[in-house]
Amino acid sequence: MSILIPVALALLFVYLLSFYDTIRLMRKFWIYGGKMPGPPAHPIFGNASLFKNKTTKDFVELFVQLAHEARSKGANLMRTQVMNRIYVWPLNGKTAATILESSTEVNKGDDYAFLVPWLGGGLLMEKGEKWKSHRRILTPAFHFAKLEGYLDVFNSESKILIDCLEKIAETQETVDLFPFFKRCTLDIICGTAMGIKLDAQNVHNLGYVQAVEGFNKLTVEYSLNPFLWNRFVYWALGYQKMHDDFLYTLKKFTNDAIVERRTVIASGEIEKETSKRKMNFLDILLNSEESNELTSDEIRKEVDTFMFAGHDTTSTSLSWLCWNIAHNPEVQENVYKEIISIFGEDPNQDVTSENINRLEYTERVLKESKRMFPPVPGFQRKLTKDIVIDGITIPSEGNITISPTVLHCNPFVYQNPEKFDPDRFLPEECAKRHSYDYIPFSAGLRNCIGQKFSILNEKVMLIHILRNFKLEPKLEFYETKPLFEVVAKPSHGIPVKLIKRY
Ligand code: HEM
Repeated sequence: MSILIPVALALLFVYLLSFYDTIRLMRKFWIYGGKMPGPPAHPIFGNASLFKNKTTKDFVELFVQLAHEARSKGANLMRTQVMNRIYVWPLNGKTAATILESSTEVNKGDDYAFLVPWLGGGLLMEKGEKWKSHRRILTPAFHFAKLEGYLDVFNSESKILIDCLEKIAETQETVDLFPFFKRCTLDIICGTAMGIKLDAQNVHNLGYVQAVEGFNKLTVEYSLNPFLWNRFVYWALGYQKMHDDFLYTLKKFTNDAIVERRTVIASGEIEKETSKRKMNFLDILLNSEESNELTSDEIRKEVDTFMFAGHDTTSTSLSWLCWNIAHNPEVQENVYKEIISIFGEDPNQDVTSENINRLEYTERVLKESKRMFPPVPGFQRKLTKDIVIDGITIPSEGNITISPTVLHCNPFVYQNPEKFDPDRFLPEECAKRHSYDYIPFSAGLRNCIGQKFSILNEKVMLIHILRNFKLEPKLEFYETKPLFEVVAKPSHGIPVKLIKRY
């Protein structure tokens, strides 16, 4: 009994000590935050009450409303606070550019900490000189000539998608396109990143797929629940165990793929092409390792980064695109006409890269869809030193939240921002805006390395879909909403009726 008291006191002391930094930052951000435009904050909980009884489904509306209020008072930025974190939101492209063009403020924000055990050391998370050198090594893997080598995978997986959708079209039932797109892009990223046939489109209960899904869910739960930010609480509630189990599955999958690929290469079965033209990312990276540029562990982290950054984003983008054109039948018909005028009507014909750039109207439709529903609704930088914008000091250790969702609905830039209008992307219209008023792929030094890959992937899937089906929406436009999570998935999916064209 007597030993229990000192042990309990020691545990209490360790627990209280774990809050020291929290209190220091709360104090600091309370002082700075009070001088910034933004909703009134509580000294301890900050703006936590704004989020009470809300889910990520309500956040887009909330942040857009807060931004409108701040802009109407002439502000170019606003702040929100929760406990020991402050988030400063640029409200227009010009203010966003001050951060995105900085060559020193390139560190990722607090909310990324959760991803460190999985992706830490990969391109998305890395900083400083190491990030620069990895970006240099990886950039060639995304050159347009290399992307052509991935078209085979884009086409073959899109055809599997069509087979899956056809079975449902025959029943005339409503189908939620989102999970179908998600499994297809997962198979595509596995094929192109690692040269592996995952086959998630046909086998739905794969351990790896469940771990990807489980880890993504944990990421969101963690960022929304400040109590979980305390490591002790996180462990005590059993989250750490789930976290570790998912991580084990994720890392093992990639490590096994690397070992397998090495064995195949060593056996000489795959001829090493010096041009690297038809290689997958992993082959390109293994090649770099030979020149001692990347270690095995670094390769694992980069491949995992592509897996994480590359599939949910593209499937979400395509989902919203289909939702937009399903609700705008005349746009859908124009896109279809442009597609068949360039690629022909045969639904079994592979898409080639030759004429893909001639899809001018479709290109504008893709852009407008990413304006209205940016697949990545927000991303962050954490400041290393104080910066001053518009005479307002934003303190070091604070987060800058750059939100395409908030920037893309700025009524001072886009008239009637809730209207779907592809002509906003006619060259003369684009010339009227600051280039950072439209940043679905971020901008500046740390922009998305995969954007050309993703756009090509999305176009190939769209061409296959529209050559086979007409899409008819089965919910009102605003009945499915973008979630303000890592990726802006649709709250109620993308329910449509597929009408076969043949
Ligand atoms: C519609 C699809 C996509 C969207 C909207 C998108 C958006 C973004 C955004 C906003 C960032 C900046 C994140 C930040 O600053 O924290 C980013 C970074 C990144 N993206 Fe994408 N992305 C897409 C597809 C892809 C694909 C297909 C890949 C890989 C195959 C990819 C790989 C990456 C990587 C590695 C980074 C980190 C780049 C760096 O920091 O140097 N993304 N993406």
